[in-house]
Amino acid sequence: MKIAIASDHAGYHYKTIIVEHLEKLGHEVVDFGTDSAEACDYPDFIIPAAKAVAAGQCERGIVLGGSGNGEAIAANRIHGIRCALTWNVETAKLGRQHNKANMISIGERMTAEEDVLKIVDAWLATEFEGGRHERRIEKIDTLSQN
Ligand SMILES: O=C[C@H](O)[C@H](O)[C@H](O)COP(=O)(O)O
Repeated sequence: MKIAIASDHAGYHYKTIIVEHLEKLGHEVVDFGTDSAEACDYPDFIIPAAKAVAAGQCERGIVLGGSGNGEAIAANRIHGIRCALTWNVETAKLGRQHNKANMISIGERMTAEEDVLKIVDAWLATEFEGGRHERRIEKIDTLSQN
């Protein structure tokens, strides 16, 4: 799978761990930065990654920051993105089962290092359930028109 990834300085360490893991699994990772732990502004990296997913250049995307909140907010501004804020395996699975999340956001300051790859793996392995959730996904797009 072709996967976009991006973080700010606060998510940089977990980004390196996830990139190594995904590449070992055979995924193609497109890294939108940041490239160091030097302080930066998360929209500069998260928005291009979300645009790549929305445009179909990448199938899925992962964004990281301190809390993951700003990164999820930024990604979800891009039409077609459903970015779930995930902090454990259950929220990662539900993000796929109920929300068809094509991106996840992880807060490095909120998530134990031993959990981060479990979250990513659970999200990648879980399918959308469809059914009643399909209607709700469609309403997100139709009802959110300004
Ligand atoms: O929601 C935003 C993210 O959590 C950022 O990673 C966080 O705000 C960065 O904070 P600071 O500039 O204090 O490291």
